[in-house]
Amino acid sequence: MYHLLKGLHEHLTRKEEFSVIIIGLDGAGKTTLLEKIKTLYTDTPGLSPDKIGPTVGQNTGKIVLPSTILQFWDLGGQRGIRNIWHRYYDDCHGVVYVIDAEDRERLSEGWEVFDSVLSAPQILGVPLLLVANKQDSPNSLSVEEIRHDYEDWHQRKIESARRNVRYGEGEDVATRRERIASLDVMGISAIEGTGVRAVVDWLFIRVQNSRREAHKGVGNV
Ligand SMILES: Nc1nc2c(ncn2[C@@H]2O[C@H](COP(=O)(O)OP(=O)(O)OP(=O)(O)O)[C@@H](O)[C@H]2O)c(=O)[nH]1
Ligand SMILES: [Mg+2]
Repeated sequence: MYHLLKGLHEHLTRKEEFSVIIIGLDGAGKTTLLEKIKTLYTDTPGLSPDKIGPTVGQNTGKIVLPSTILQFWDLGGQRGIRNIWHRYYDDCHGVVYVIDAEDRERLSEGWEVFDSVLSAPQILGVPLLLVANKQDSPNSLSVEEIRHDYEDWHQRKIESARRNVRYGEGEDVATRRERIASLDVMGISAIEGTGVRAVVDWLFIRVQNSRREAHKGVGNV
């Protein structure tokens, strides 16, 4: 009887675990975001910004929410490290792409990399959030400006591809447009913590919904 009740209790209190990767260019603020999430959601405060250096490899963090555990993987964004990102794609349930909204000079590099992330087949159906970081800075682009900047960049890319080499070969450009139109963008300040809870709430809801969709899909086969 004890074992039966114990098993029932374990079943009822079991928490499902989801993996979320945090990617983006070096210096975008990914580790600062992860450490802020740790501070807000765990008993052990994350590192303060002055203790954070460039990430060579990965940092991890786990937070426990009602019925759910989110396991974060913060991956280094330097050019030479970006080619390991794809190894995490197969097993992730959510993607946070961080853009430095203050660094206008690197926006197109950020979009170039973002575009290659969007075209990775392994994460096509995975919830993906674009985060415009450093909103505390007066020079930062707003969420709307960031969205427009990406749309403009994408439009220019399509046009120049039409003139030169083919772009999106084998891929439906309309599908990509749709994905961009429905893209969620949130503004945060990883340093100050503004908007960080909204990001975690978004992930909490979206990873669970997407798991349900996947189950539905299996049932329909
Ligand atoms: N003003 C401001 N600066 C920030 C914010 N978030 C991060 N930074 C600064 O941006 C710089 C880079 O932050 P990191 O968190 O190390 O960036 P990263 O994306 O992890 O970089 P890599 O590990 O090299 O990929 C640091 O100087 C941070 O203090 C923010 O919200 N506002
Ligand atoms: Mg880092």
